[in-house]
Formats: sequence, structure tokens, C-alpha cells
Amino acid sequence: MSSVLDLKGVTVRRGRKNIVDKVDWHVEEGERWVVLGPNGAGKTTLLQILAARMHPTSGTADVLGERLGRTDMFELRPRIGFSSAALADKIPPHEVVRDVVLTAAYGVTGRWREDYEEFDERRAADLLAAFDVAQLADREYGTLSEGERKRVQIARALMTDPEMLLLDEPAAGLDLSGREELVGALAELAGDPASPVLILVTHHVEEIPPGFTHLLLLADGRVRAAGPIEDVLTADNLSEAFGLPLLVAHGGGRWLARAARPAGR
Ligand SMILES: Nc1ncnc2c1ncn2[C@@H]1O[C@H](COP(=O)(O)OP(=O)(O)OP(=O)(O)O)[C@@H](O)[C@H]1O
Repeated sequence: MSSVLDLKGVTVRRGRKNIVDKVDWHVEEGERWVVLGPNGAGKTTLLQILAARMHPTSGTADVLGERLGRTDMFELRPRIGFSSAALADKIPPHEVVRDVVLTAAYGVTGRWREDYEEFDERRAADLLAAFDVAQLADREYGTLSEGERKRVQIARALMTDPEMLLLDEPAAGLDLSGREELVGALAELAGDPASPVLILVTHHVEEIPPGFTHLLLLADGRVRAAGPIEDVLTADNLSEAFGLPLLVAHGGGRWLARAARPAGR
């Protein structure tokens, strides 16, 4: 197995604060990671480094075998699928859903040429089907529900057949059925050996899909624990990271967390 990510002492300094602080992290092919931590832990900043959109202030980051700072970021980016709220905001609301996915093959939003390869057309259709949104292919993106949009965004992120897929809070803003549909789609993706390495950022253990294998727990820019999910996702680790006593339960491939004592007691 070859290394997909190798971070050593990765630090991002903003002002007088290390918002990512000496992060060591190693990811191998085939692994499915969750990055979990409270608000402001540094998750989104860390993901910007993995997505080859930011350099560390210090430390070394090898992404897909390329050392950031010594490689052309523009050549590296197409090998990385990335879905985030900030990228989703750039999708034109009048874009037809099929084109939202298809245009990712050319690294653009907004259809700008008429002659797409048949191969690309087929891949876009397959991805829409895989995320159960094939029936929406002719609709304008802006008319979709939030849950449908999230699934289209992930299909778009997979369009270039990336070696690594980064998902920044994909379930944020979804209602219960939207969340559960998304968790189901991500569980299928996690279970498919042909899928790229998956890295999913979340605040909520309830959003971790079955099939995710590893967890990096981040708080205040620092790694509190990292490794196989069953070893790391303990009440002690979670309580320390979130700064309150928590109970953790696990069943049916899913996780639950709640305060050990009701509020106010
Ligand atoms: N450019 C910047 N300058 C100064 N501080 C920054 C900058 N970018 C982020 N921060 C701060 O760094 C910390 C980590 O931010 P980041 O968005 O990475 O955290 P997060 O774990 O993704 O948070 P959330 O879960 O709330 O989205 C926050 O306190 C944020 O205010």
C-alpha cells in the first residue's frame, strides 16, 4: 500500500496563533477517514492543505506523493475531489444538474462548450445515478432541495475520478431524512473498493457513515487522537476534545454521542 497523505509537524499560523498546530498524520490507500472536532478546531484549514489550496507555515505535507511547496498545485488539484460549502456557492443556480457534474471534468462551473466527450457524459450520468439523483439531471441546480444539492456536489467532486475525495461537512444543513440519505450514499461509497481515499470532516458523530475506518480527532489545532475509529472514538477522547463529559454509543455501524449529564445538573 502506498501513502496518500504524509503530514509531519504541519502548522498554519495566523496572527499570533497556530490554527493548525504540529499535525502529524499518515493516510494509506483504501482508508476512509473522519476528521472530527469542535468549532474552530482547524478542520477546514487542515482540509485546505490536503486540497492543495494552502501551504503550511511550517512542517511538511506530502499529498498523493507530492511535497507541497515543491510541486505545481494546479497539476495536483485535479487528482483531488473536493466538496465544500464554499465551492458549492460557486455553482450557478441556473446550471442544469447534468452540467453541474459534467463541467467538473474541465475544472469549471457553468457550461462553456457544447462538445463534451461521450465518455464524460456517461460518467456524469453514472455518478448522478449512484447518488440517486439521475431523475433530476434536467432540472436547474437552484431548484433542488439542500439534500439533493449535496448529493449532486459529491457526484461533481467525483467526476475527475480523483485519488482522494475530501468532504467538508457534507451533512450540514440537512434535515433528518436528507442526512440519512446522504449517510447511506456515503456508506456505499465507503464500501466500494474502487472508491478513492475518503476524508470527511464533521462536528457530529451521528454523521459518520458505516464503513469509515479511521478517525482524526482535532481540537484547538492539535491532534488529540488518530487511528482506527473504534480505538479513537471513545467517551474519554471525545469528552476531552469537546470540553464536556460525553457518553458514546456504537451500533449498526453508526455512532451516537450525548452529554453524560443533562444540561444544568
Ligand atoms: N485567515 C485567518 N486568520 C485568522 N484566523 C483564522 C483564519 N482562518 C481561520 N482562522 C481561525 O482559525 C480557527 C480554525 O478555523 P477552521 O475554520 O479551520 O476551524 P473548523 O474546525 O473548520 O471550524 P468549524 O467547525 O467552526 O467550521 C478558528 O478560530 C478561525 O477563526
